[in-house]
Amino acid sequence: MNYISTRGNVGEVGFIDAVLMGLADDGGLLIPKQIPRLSEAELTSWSKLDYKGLALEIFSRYINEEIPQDELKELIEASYSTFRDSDITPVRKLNDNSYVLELFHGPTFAFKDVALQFLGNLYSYIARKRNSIINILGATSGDTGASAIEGVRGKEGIRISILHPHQRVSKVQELQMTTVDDANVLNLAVKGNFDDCQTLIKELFADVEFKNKYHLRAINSINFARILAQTVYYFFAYFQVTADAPGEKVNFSVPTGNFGDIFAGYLAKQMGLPVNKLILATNENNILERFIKEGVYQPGEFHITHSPSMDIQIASNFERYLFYLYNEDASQVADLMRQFKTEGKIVIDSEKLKQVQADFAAHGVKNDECLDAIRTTYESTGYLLDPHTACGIAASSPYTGSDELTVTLATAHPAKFDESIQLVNIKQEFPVQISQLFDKPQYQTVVEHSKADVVEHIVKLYQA
Ligand SMILES: Cc1ncc(COP(=O)(O)O)c(C=O)c1O
Ligand SMILES: N[C@@H](CCOP(=O)(O)O)C(=O)O
Repeated sequence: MNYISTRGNVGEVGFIDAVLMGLADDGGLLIPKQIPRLSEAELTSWSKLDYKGLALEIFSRYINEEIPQDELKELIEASYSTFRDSDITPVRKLNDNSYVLELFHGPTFAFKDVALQFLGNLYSYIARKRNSIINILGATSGDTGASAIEGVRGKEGIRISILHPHQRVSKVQELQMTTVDDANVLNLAVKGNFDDCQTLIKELFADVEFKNKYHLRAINSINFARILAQTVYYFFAYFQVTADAPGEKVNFSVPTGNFGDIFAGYLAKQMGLPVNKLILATNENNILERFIKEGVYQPGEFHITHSPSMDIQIASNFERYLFYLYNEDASQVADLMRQFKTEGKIVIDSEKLKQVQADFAAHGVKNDECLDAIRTTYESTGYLLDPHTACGIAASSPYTGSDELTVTLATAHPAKFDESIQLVNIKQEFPVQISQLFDKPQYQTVVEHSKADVVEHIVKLYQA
């Protein structure tokens, strides 16, 4: 499988080069040249596989012989042996036709571990096989950073700098990142919000000379390997909930910020998984909801919400979806992205809007509605939702009364967001891996929202 850019100005590259390139060199995003399509017979045979077996089948379709099958199997084995649940991403029935897909059984209690345990091992593999230098640069609203650090810590030849918005991540997220004192880990707390952090790193990745000079590697979902690893759990969940009704269509409600997780669901659907609606659940930062309902993609006012990891305006992976919406026409995507840069918005016509609405439903969940979903779900089922999953549950509610099957992605463990849980007066017990973080010293450097300051710090790390 080769990879191309959504903007069409990068030659085809293989899987490993696509992983190393991260952001495409023309500023676009890398995507597979052709999405592999599954036959019904393949889908039926996959339904009997366990999580690792499914991951092997799916990854093989995108990696081909670049990583020999036995080595890929070892990578998968190593990546998912760190999960606390033997199903890796178990599905729980909430009530009637409503399920949650628990994605938080990895080391940092968030869905990011599913892809970043794999990507950490993959970078280590590439460093060994290709002798490549791996200097990771990432931006986080809290979960990606913690998970990426955990995915690479202790791995030889890898250095990692993570930018997070100063004092705008939850206490547990901050502790998970900043209590790591390994010499190859740098935490920069940027005075700004997540979009500021993401814009800064995207600028550095887009400067191809700088990127190549310092061997910058991406762990954010601009890296296609992230998306690939996240498609697996859509298949896994689908097979679990349709065990008695094979072939039935399933809705997925996906808490969304950067459009990465939901794009993985879109990809699974394009591969042939019988997905009905992809329900985009967001918070008061509702640019994506407005796009799906009105066809206008334009940042609005920034809000601090009870689901801080989704306090995002500019959704990185949106460009990947635009590519398919515009029938894989890279020059149209490049024009639209230019227009977004100069005019600050993208407007699609009514035909395209119809297509968007056939793929997605959307709901921007207000703060009170989010807390309400946590409270009422807890009262009626005893199940404690984290605030991001609560947005997913709130957005799924128009569907769960029907006889359609609906799966909400549970993207984090509630212990990561106790600030929000306390607002509904629920007392939770922390897993020991989280409670022990509170006794540890923290290591982070607070910096202004300034490219020069960030560059100074990361270059020091990468040259060490
Ligand atoms: C807990 C949690 N849920 C949902 C999301 C949204 O995922 P995505 O950015 O892939 O849309 C994030 C991060 O963005 C997150 O950390
Ligand atoms: N919510 C994310 C934001 C970054 O998203 P990513 O999909 O690009 O990694 C986080 O937790 O950092």
